[in-house]
Amino acid sequence: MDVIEVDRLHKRYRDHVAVRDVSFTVRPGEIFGVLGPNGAGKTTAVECVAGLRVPDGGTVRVLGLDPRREHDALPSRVGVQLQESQLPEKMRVREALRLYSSFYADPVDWRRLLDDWGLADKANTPFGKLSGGQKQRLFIALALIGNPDIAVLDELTTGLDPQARRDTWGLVEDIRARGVTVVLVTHFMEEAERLCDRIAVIDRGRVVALDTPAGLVSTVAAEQRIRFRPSAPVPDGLLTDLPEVTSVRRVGPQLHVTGTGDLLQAVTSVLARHRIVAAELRVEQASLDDAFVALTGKNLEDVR
Ligand SMILES: Nc1ncnc2c1ncn2[C@@H]1O[C@H](COP(=O)(O)OP(=O)(O)OP(=O)(O)O)[C@@H](O)[C@H]1O
Repeated sequence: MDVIEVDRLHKRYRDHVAVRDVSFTVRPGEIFGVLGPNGAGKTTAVECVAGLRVPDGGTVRVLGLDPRREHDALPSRVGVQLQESQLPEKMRVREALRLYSSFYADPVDWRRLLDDWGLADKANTPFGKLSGGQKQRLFIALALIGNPDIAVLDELTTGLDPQARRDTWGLVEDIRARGVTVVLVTHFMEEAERLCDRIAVIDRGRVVALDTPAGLVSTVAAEQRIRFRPSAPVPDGLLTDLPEVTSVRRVGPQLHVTGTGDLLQAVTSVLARHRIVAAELRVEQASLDDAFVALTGKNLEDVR
């Protein structure tokens, strides 16, 4: 059974439609990414899933429950780390964990969470004195304190330096390894590609694509590019006659060849038959960035 089922979700703020007809399902144990530009409606959609906002239309089921009608049953089963979470500056790490564990009937032992998330030596440190990465680890621990089946992590790594971001990726994998399904809202292409089993790309309130990272790349950009410097002149038609090749361009001493299928194999074997060596060979595969631009018309610079 899918753990989250969202069907034609609709949410407006006055006359602004933030989420329009969004549908997706999340499978048990997966890391499901929600990726999109600023203001696309990602947070609104996941807050409806977590029961923190009331949708104007459509249906949401989380672990078979309606987050609106069965609101009381959800918090212990869905742990949420909200975008830009905050705690009082002076609250110590152990106080925050103890306080949050008091909200749940059957919390996990918060002392264990301190160890698990590398915060044991920070137990007495006030929140305001933690580094960005330590704050994120604390918020993850707080999201997991009720022993949830699902963790919703919104913009987990925004504001972290690249090393802290990479460390946090390992933590997300650890959460999944404990059997918790993860819904990850992110701006970062590399993060989505690296962590997510499937990604919903949201743009202007709609799901414009939903697939694995590899599937997203292949559906929008099956084309590959090869660049090389031939060791001898390449006879006209030698490459363009190959069924895999769509275009050949001469750029200075280099040839730029685009095509589909097993392009590299086709080109290198025909060159070898003519005793031509492809020096400085570079193969460029389409990336998730390319897919994202094709789907949303926006490039990475716009979404950060
Ligand atoms: N409480 C609110 N009242 C009015 N408008 C809102 C409210 N919350 C969000 N919006 C608007 O709804 C749209 C979607 O916002 P949302 O925060 O869901 O997007 P997002 O994809 O999460 O963006 P970001 O990544 O920038 O947080 C935006 O245009 C935003 O300005």
